[in-house]
Amino acid sequence: MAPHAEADASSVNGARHSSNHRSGVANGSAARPLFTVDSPNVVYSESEIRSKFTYRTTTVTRDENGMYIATPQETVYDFKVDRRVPKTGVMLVGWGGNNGTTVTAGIIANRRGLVWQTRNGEQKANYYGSVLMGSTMKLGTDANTLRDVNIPFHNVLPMVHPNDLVIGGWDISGMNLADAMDRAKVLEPTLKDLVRKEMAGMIPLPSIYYPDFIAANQEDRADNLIPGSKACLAHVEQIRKDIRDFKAANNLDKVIVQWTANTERYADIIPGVNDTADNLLKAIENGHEEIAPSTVFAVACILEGAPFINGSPQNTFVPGAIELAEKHGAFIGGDDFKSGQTKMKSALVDFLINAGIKLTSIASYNHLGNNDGKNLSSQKQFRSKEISKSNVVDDMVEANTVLYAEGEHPDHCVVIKYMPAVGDSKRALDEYYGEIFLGGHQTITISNTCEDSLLASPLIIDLVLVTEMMTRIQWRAHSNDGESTKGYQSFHSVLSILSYMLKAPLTPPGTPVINALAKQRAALTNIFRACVGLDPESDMTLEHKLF
Ligand SMILES: NC(=O)c1ccc[n+]([C@@H]2O[C@H](COP(=O)([O-])OP(=O)(O)OC[C@H]3O[C@@H](n4cnc5c(N)ncnc54)[C@H](O)[C@@H]3O)[C@@H](O)[C@H]2O)c1
Ligand SMILES: O=P([O-])([O-])O[C@@H]1[C@@H](O)[C@H](O)[C@@H](O)[C@H](O)[C@@H]1O
Repeated sequence: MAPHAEADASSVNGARHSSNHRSGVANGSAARPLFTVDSPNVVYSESEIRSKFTYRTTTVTRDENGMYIATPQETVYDFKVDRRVPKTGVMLVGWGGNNGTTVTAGIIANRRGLVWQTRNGEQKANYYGSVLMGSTMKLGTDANTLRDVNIPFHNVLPMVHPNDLVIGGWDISGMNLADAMDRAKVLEPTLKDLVRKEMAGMIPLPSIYYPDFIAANQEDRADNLIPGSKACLAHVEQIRKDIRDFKAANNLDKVIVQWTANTERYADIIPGVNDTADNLLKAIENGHEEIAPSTVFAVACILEGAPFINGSPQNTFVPGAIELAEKHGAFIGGDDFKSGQTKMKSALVDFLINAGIKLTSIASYNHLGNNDGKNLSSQKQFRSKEISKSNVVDDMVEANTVLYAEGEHPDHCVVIKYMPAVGDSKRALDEYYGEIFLGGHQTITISNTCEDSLLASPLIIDLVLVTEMMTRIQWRAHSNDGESTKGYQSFHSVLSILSYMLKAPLTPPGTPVINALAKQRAALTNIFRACVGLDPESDMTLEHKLF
């Protein structure tokens, strides 16, 4: 048996951690950077990185003959990044679920550098599937060899290390995390045995439960409840208190909250109830039955100043919630982790359509046997998921007016079936059918099988790390005379930068939704590059073409 580090942690609701594999940069210190930018536009201090970045775009107008006029534009921004990495906690709503237990076990395993036996031999803990911890970005070109120099994505800015995250949360099921991990049936027994002791001490906080919003088949789990079966201010205040208590008990600088609880049915948008911030708060005070638990959590987090991310497909962020977040300058993001079938779709459809192939039919079928699948076997909850899984191709289709007339789009169906026998090992079967040259057709069939929770857990980590990083980035614009227009401010409350990890990206009101996976990754990459004064990665590689 390979040696493994014994946990020296004492477990509380949000475990304190052993130091074996912590990055050692939490508690406000700055990590020793992997690189520095040598530029007059970038200034480093002990606590900040300040950069001046010229943002170049092209505005388009049409002349009297209908011809496009393309005019290059330049806007100069100042970015300010706080280099001090805070001690950060993450509170998961639905902590006792498949995703919650899996991501918790995964962080413990990485922090302690665990190695366990599988039928294929030794397995070491890793963060595969995380774009921040498992992928790289091009920093630049080697001055001598002209070859790409790539760095771990996580190193582009002083981010929190997932090993340092303190984890807690709520669940309507009171099962401790070790037993809930067994219930989830995701992880190898040898790994579970190594983390069992630490997870057995983790007990989800009681949560709010409004039966009408999730499938009736979830009722047998609901034994860990805050009293009350519809929205009320007491629920908001209890959740706010829970966040404050968790932060104080673990001596945290910051808490990020994520919804990884069951998919809820859509809430009706009702004028006078949830259409404005004031109406939403009044509706909660009046106990309106159309206010979902996830919206109550969102409101509590906004009022408490804790960023809130929705990993499920329901319309948590009703217009009143978005307005409330904007009023309070609070960060929100969502919706619905983009883990497998849809992630593949947002890359493949982008590739096919941009290759000039006219997709005419996309059939997406999947079945799974975990509790998520059980909840989605109820029509109203499935409808929430069907919406988030169906809209992912819209922007790519609309962008190609050569292949598609206005309003024309491929046939697209989404089917999800609950098959208990397969558990968390989701089966996704897709058929992409399209027209090619001279009336030909192409049929692409994909079979994709994997543990759903092992795909979603790294996304939960990426969402926490990017969201936390965004709380330490501020910007201001320069006017044409070069003077800064006003003081530094944060990005818009709706964090559309998170879209790479999400099926139905929430964007600031009135702004377009980008689903193409490559564009989403480029946005994340290039915004972070701009924060250290580096231009967007263009892949032009003129240095390899002009000589
Ligand atoms: N690959 C993936 O696993 C994936 C991908 C995209 C989206 N999602 C979404 O993530 C969510 C979680 O997925 P999962 O597989 O962990 O599901 P799960 O059913 O195993 O876990 C959900 C947990 O939420 C709890 N819960 C339900 N209502 C609650 C409430 N009001 N407050 C607190 N806890 C509550 C349940 O008791 C359960 O423990 C689902 O909505 C799912 O659709 C999952
Ligand atoms: O992200 P993705 O693989 O396209 O979508 C998945 C669905 O296929 C699955 O049925 C559902 O249970 C998961 O929550 C997830 O949403």
